[in-house]
Amino acid sequence: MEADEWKFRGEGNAFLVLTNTRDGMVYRFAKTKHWRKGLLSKCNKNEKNEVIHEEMKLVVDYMKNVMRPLLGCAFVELPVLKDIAGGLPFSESEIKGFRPAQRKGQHVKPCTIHPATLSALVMPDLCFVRGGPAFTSPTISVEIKPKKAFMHVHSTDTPEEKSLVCKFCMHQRLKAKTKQWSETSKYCPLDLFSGNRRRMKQALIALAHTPQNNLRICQDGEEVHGACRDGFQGGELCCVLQEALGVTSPVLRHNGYSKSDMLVQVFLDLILETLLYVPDQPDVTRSQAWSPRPANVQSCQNSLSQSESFKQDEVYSIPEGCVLERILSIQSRDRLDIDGIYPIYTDLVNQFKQSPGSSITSNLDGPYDQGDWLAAMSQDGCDLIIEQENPVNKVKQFFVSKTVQDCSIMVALQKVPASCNEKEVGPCVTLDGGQRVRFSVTVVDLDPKPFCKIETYHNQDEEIVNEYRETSRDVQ
Ligand SMILES: O=P(O)(O)O[C@@H]1[C@@H](OP(=O)(O)O)[C@H](OP(=O)(O)O)[C@H](O)[C@H](OP(=O)(O)O)[C@H]1OP(=O)(O)O
Ligand SMILES: Nc1ncnc2c1ncn2[C@@H]1O[C@H](COP(=O)(O)OP(=O)(O)OP(=O)(O)O)[C@@H](O)[C@H]1O
Repeated sequence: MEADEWKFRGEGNAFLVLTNTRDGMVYRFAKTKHWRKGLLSKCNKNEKNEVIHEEMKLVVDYMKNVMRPLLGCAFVELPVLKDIAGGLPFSESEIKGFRPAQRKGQHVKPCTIHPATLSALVMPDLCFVRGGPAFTSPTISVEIKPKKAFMHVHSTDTPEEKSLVCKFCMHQRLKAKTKQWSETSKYCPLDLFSGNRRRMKQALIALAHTPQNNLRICQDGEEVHGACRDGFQGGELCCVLQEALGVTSPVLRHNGYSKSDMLVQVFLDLILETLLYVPDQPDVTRSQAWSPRPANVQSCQNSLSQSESFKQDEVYSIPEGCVLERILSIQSRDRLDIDGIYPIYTDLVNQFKQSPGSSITSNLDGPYDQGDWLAAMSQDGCDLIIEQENPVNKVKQFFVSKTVQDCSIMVALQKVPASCNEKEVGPCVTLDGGQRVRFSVTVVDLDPKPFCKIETYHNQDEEIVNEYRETSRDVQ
């Protein structure tokens, strides 16, 4: 493959993502220092490529055998593991200008990507609508990293604050202290998952105002709003939206609102429709496993929606089968939180020390193709059974939940020519002026988490709660 065929698409903590303009596919390359909790930086040069290949195989297996059955095949694109011959087609200095600002501050060695990193997870470029015919009009993509969308019920083992303020909002205080972001997020995940359209819209507006790494909007794959760009109401984004959505002026002249305000409203409603969309194709792989969701719609004390006149006792729910409902019900499979999981983890570590064979048979770091991970998810959720359940299964439920607490939703939107036949284009939303917009919704970043990370979670949780308490004391 030629160097000029590659474009920077994105970067996370563990992966650098490039798109290949020739095959239209996206390639996820592991960042040697950050993937799998530094495991790769511990192996020697010769081993590294082999280890990356084996670890990527595990990611594919986990997505195929655990994540896709749980989330449903309509929302999951399986990657293909490929080896790229001839090494990487770029140097770190060539991509420097594209890297997100928050990553540039990370101390990465000059060789973020080791030259021997030839394996890549290859999947369609989800900044574009999946499937269907190709159209020439621009595509807008919206990437949302929704984070943990529920609070655990208070128990004697957990700090009380954790049942009043959600993890994301609490974590903001620690992020402010460590100067991770210049501005505190106004977003609260519990609003986005509330099922109340007004709260959901408020969550989207909050994301738009303080996107951090939770919102990224691109036009044809180029970022137009996100951590690196400002100005949600600004001219640039409005021009992009108007062109991409083909919204006509009459639709935008309502109730004295400005054109750009109306355009933003149309856009937010459109995103909501896609997040609430329930695929009608029969979902053959979706697990019939136990699928709990918090019984009541929860609110976080920190959310802006607390100051609004929402009726707290009103019950809203997100439609069963939409992407938000799938994510929330899988996240809710962890009933114990890190407070309940940590003692189980330390017991298991001791047990594994005494009998190393049991560590291997537990499959906690894979393999993921034996059916045991999915079986662990189908345990009944009642408290008595949770008590009696096998500790390894409890940890598996915790990890599955953790993966989905860290995933992102990629929505791609593209207007459809009037002449186009409905069946051909796939899911569509029709705007007030009659313009049809087709879309696809996909969940990405569904990687397994390593067993040893429980130690990090435990320490991080303590830090989050301590910082929250300290800053709350300052306010009183
Ligand atoms: O622990 P959290 O909630 O801060 O989540 C981490 C993310 O932080 P953020 O979303 O910014 O708060 C973090 O994202 P950033 O690097 O901050 O963009 C990673 O996604 C990390 O996962 P991994 O170590 O790459 O597997 C995430 O770690 P996991 O907790 O998902 O293992
Ligand atoms: N299939 C895809 N199509 C388009 N863009 C993608 C795709 N996969 C990833 N990206 C982009 O690349 C970015 C980084 O990818 P990814 O989430 O895989 O990295 P990561 O290191 O796992 O992230 P994290 O820090 O959240 O763990 C994403 O935020 C997204 O913008």
